This record gives sequence, C-alpha cells and structure tokens, in this order.
Amino acid sequence: MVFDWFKRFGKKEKKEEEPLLEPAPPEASAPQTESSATPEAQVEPDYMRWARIAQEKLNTEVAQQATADEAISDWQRVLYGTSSPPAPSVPAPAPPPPVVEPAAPPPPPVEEPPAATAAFDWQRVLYGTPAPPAPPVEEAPVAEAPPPPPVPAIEEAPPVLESVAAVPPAVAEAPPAPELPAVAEAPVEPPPIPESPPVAEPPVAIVPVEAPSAFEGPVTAAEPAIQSTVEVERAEAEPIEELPAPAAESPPQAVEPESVAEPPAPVTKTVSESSLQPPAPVEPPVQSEEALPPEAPRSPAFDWRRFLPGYRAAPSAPAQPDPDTPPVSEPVNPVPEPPVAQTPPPPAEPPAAEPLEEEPTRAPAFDWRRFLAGNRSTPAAEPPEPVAPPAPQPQPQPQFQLDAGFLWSAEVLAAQGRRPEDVTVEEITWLQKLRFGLGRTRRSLVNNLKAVVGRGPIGAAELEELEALLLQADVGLTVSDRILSALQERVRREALSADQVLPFLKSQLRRQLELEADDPAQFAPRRGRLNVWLIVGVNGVGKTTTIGKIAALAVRSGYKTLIAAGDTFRAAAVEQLTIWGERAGVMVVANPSPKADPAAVVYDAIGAARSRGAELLLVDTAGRLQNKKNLMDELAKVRRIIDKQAADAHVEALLVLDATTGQNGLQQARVFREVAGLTGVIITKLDGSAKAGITLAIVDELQLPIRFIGVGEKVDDLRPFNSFEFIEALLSDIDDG
Ligand SMILES: Nc1nc2c(ncn2[C@@H]2O[C@H](COP(=O)(O)OP(=O)(O)OP(=O)(O)O)[C@@H](O)[C@H]2O)c(=O)[nH]1
Repeated sequence: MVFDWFKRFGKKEKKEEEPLLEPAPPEASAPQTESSATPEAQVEPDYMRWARIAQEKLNTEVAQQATADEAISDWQRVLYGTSSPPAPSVPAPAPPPPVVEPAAPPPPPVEEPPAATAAFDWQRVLYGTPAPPAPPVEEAPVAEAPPPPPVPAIEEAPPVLESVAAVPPAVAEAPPAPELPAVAEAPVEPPPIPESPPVAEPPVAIVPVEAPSAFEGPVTAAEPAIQSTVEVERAEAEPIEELPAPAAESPPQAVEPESVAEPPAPVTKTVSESSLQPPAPVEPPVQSEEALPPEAPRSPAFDWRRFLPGYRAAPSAPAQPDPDTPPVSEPVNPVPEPPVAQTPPPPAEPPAAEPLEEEPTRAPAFDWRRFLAGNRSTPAAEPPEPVAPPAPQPQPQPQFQLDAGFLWSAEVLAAQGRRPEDVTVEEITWLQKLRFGLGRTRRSLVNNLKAVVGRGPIGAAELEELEALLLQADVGLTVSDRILSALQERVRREALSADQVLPFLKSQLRRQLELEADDPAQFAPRRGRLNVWLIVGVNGVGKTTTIGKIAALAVRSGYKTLIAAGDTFRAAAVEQLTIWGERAGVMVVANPSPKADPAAVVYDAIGAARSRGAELLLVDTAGRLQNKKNLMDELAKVRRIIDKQAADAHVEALLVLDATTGQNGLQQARVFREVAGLTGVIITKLDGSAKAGITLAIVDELQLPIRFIGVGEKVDDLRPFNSFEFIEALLSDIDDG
C-alpha cells in the first residue's frame, strides 16, 4: 500500500481565524476519557465517533498487515515500500489479531537440528522446555534439581554464540584446579577447529571470521565449541559445589574421569532429545539397573552430561554400553533408595588414581543454573518444582488505543477535514512523533502560556509576559509583536475567556507560518518528469540524513528517485549516503575519487536520472560556512549546472537549518539564498531544541516556506511540514511524561 506523502503539499489549509479545536461545550463532551479531563481536551459529540471509526479502521489495517505476514514492524516494507524476505522465524499469527507475535511456542520434538539451531536449542533447554519424559521428579535428588527460572530463551541466545567464539580462551583460562586434571585437559583437545585457522597464512583480512564457519558448516563444526564451553563451565563449577553427604564415603568412581575425558566427537553431532530436556527434573536415566550391582548404586547425581549437545541417554532397558558414550551409560542408576546414601558401583575399569580422589566432588558439581542469566547463587537445596508451563501468551493488543495521544492525533486530522476512513497508520504515527519531538519547546511554553492566560482578562502585564514567552521560544521579536498586537486588538473588541485565548494564539501563530504567495501544491514533485531538489546548508545540520529520509519518503510515495552525492568534500558523506540509498532502494551517483568536482557529479547524476526516467533527483552538497567564498562559489557552480542541464526540470533549492542553532540560522539563510536561489527550508533537530519557535522567525524573516521538518534521526522522523499540525503539536496540552 503506497501512501503518497507528497500529496500533502497539495493541500493548502487556509484556516479561518476561528480556532478549529475550540473546547466543546460541557454538555457535548463525549464519554469520559483521559483527554476529557481538562476543558480544552473535551471533544465534540461526533468527534468521538470520528475517533472510533478511525481507530477501527487503523486497527483493521494493522491486523491485515499482520495476518498477511507483513507486520508493521517490517520497516523495509512500511517505510520503503519494498518487500523484505519472508521472515521464517515469525510464526504465522493466528487469525485477525495483530502485531504481537506469540511467545515461544511449545517446542516441537527435536530432530537433528543443524548446528546453529542446536546451539540455540541447547540454551532453550536450560530455560524451560517441557519436562523430560524420563524419571519422575520426586525421585530426583533435591539439591540438584532446582527449577529453572523462566528466562526468555531468545535473549540468551547471543551469549551462547559469544561463548562459542570465546571457547579457546576460556579453556586456557580455566583454573587448573588440582583436583580436576582430567577436566582441565579435556576441553583442550577438542578445540582443533577454532585453532586451525591459518594464522601464519597470507594476510587475508577475513581470516578471523573463523567463528562463523562453525555455524554454517556441518554440525561437527559448531558443536565442539559448545561442548567446550560446557566443559569449561563444569570445570569452574565443580570446585564450588559440594557433594551430598555420602560423597566422601563413596568409593572412587572410574566413571567420571572417563566421562570428562570423553572425546567430543559423539557430542558434536546434534542436540539429542535427551539433551533438550529441561534441567529441572534432573534424574539419572532409568536404565542400567541390571547391569549395576545393586549394592553399589551410584549416587543419583545430577547427570549434567545430558545437557551436552549430542549426548544421548542410554536406553533404559538393556544396559548396553554404548561405545560412543561409555561413561555415561555405566554409572547411572536412579535406584529409589535413599539417594544420598547410595554409593557408586565399583569401577569397571581401574581408574586413574588422581581423578578418583576428586571424583566425589565432581559428579554433582555441575551447576547448570550458572547458565541462567543473572543467576549467581546456587541455593543448596531447593525443592524440585515442576517446570512451569509457559506463561499464557498476552492477548494481542490493538495497535491504537483510544488514549489521549490517539484522540489528539485524530482530532488534529479531523479538524483538517479528513475523513476517518481515510486516515492512515503513518499519519497517526507521525503526529505522535511530532508532538513528542516538540516536547521540549512545548513543556517550556505551554504551561507558562496557560498560566498567564488563565489569570483572567488580558492586560498590559499579561501581554508583556506572553511576549517574553514567545521570545524565549525563539519566535523572534517581529513575529511576537505581530501576534500580540492581534491579540490585543481582539481583546479590545471583545472579552476573551481564558479558554479562548490559547486557541486564538494558535491561529495567529499558524498564520505566521503560511505565506500568501506560497502554493504548496507547486512544491510537490511532478510525476512523469524530472524534479531536482538541491539540498544545501552549513556543516552538520543534517543534509545527508535529510536526503536519505526524503529518498525513503519519495520511494514510499511512489516516485522514481535518484541521489547525487555532491558532497565530495567529506569522504564519509558518500558512504553515508550510499547506506541511506541502499536502505531506500535508491541509486546513488557518486564519484569515488577524492576531491572530485561536485558539479561534475551533479552533471552525471542528471544524465543518469534522465536515462533512467527518474522523477526526483536529490542533490547532496558539502556543508560550508556561509563566509567561505570558494565553497560558496562551488555551490553556485552546482546550481548553474542544474539550471543548464536540467532546464526543463522543476528545481527546488532547500536550505537545511538546524533548529538548535536558533537565530544564527537566519544569517546562514540569507547568504545561501543568494547563492543557491533558495525556494524553501527544511528544519531539522526540532526534537533537540526548546526553541522550535525559530520556525516562525525563519518564515517571517526569509519569506521562505518550510517544506519538511525533522524530529529525530530515524528514517521516518522527517515529514512534510504542516503548519496546522505543527502549531497544534507545539501547544498541545497533552503531557507526554
Ligand atoms: N536529533 C536529530 N538529529 C538529526 C536530525 N537530522 C539529522 N540529525 C543528525 O545530525 C547529524 C548530522 O547529520 P548529517 O546528515 O551528517 O549532516 P550534514 O549536514 O550532511 O553534515 P556535513 O556533511 O558535515 O555538512 C547526524 O548525527 C544526524 O543523525 C533530526 O531531525 N534530529
């Protein structure tokens, strides 16, 4: 759906002196809402109806977009009109309801996921997948099976990837705990993969990008890293944990050392089903009772290996030693007898002496909770709790609520004669942005204005105070005087109530922004022919950014657009512009050679625009101080090239002014007007200024219309200027907090 923002230039709202947003009579006020709390926010009876229709229309629009799998969050499509690749990870949302994508769905049965997925699922295991089919929770040793807190799995995914990349160093840093020799060595063996990069090979700058290969390659590439990570964690955890009481009595087990040293190969395949089980109901697999001597049941230690990627629990019935995972299947035994008192079976093979002594502290030591975000403590004994079912998914909220902000936006549109059926999501969204962006000026202006106006009849003292406030907002002396003279005249004719003064001031302010001679419709780029917009201004006011935003807006509005990178002075400008162009899907004509002649670039760009049938050519120029003659001469040359090469085009020269520079911008404007033949102004950074009143001074002093305003750095933070909306936003009495 294309929304033509430039059509807004076609509407010249000639408002009468009567304010459009007069407060409604008390009996007419609509159902009580937030906005009806104050007299001025009361709405006319049919206005609420208007707002409801608009809300319904917009929410339907949003829902339709969501169901079409083109959610509004798809910024590429919404902002640029381009289609982005289908998002595979977004589950098709249920029927109509909107936006919010459902929370994590119940994990499907896992079957041999690819490496990267395995890594992710491994995390999910720790964060709350359904209970494993294995042993009952009651039988689990209490101290080892705390319930995993409900941590969002997605947020934890990055750490996994990071840890993968950091495995080798982590291994190296693992404290060589004397009691864990085998553990410390084990991880060292597998890492051949990350180590392998040809460090000594030719200076290929991409060499360090070894890590990604672990993800894209076969499963075996990624898993060892994860495996190693776990090993490291284990090594860190072991000395910290304490064994259950019998640990000291337990005869040494040959099992654990082997398991620690077990080769990573089997582990690296995929995340097995068992490994995807949540850790909470930890339980040794019920399996090898027969194979194990009943008198030597191993302590029902938490079998942390189950969480290792690729680890598969041995089948329960026959205790066949799995050649791949010998140590795992042997030792386990969940005999229902008092878990703590049980002792592990005698080692099947003569274990190495050293690790055996440490064995007791190792088996239950792996604290999987360490993987949980923010969990630093390891409570000794927490009662096992069943894994909490996933929290009920929040009901999708409508995109637009009938809150004060929405009502204000709808009211502003309605007051301009818009029909609720025609209102668009973008317009409502922009009005919210605009009001929010002007917050700094508004906060310092509105309350004071209201305080003065609400005091009673407007006299000389009040007029003086009002003038001070307007000057403080950088409205300028001339404009202030003009506005207050009109107010004085009006008050002289008739007594204005406090509620009437503010609307009157609004109408006067709005008038100052509208030039008699200006016809906005003439500014809108013509379709089917070339329009050239030359963008000029001093350094850092936001020219390049503004061009990027306008390009996106133009594409969104259905114009074939091209950009000329005429700022050859600042090298990064071309790069910056290229990025904006890529985002908007707009070609950028640039000359990469340093100190290229900007006039030549513009010449080429005009040719390219013609050959491609572009309708709008945006020309960036280098920032320059207005007192640098050579640079200003260069700009004049660019303008001449445009006039000559695009004589049939509709040309606009737009000065970008930074609102935070206040009255200084006026001096800049005067010089640029002579050199570039200015036809309009774009004001940026209104969001960073408490003096948005400069907008009025600019129009008055330069007699140039404002064409766009910017209230932020993002692509959709710039829109065509609308005096009515601007003043309403500036003097809105809604508090944004
Ligand atoms: N807050 C805010 N920042 C803005 C706005 N417009 C632009 N900026 C920021 O202003 C800074 C300068 O923007 P540029 O586009 O590089 O300015 P420029 O005029 O091209 O700079 P030169 O090429 O040096 O002349 C960037 O950080 C922009 O993100 C705006 O409306 N609001």
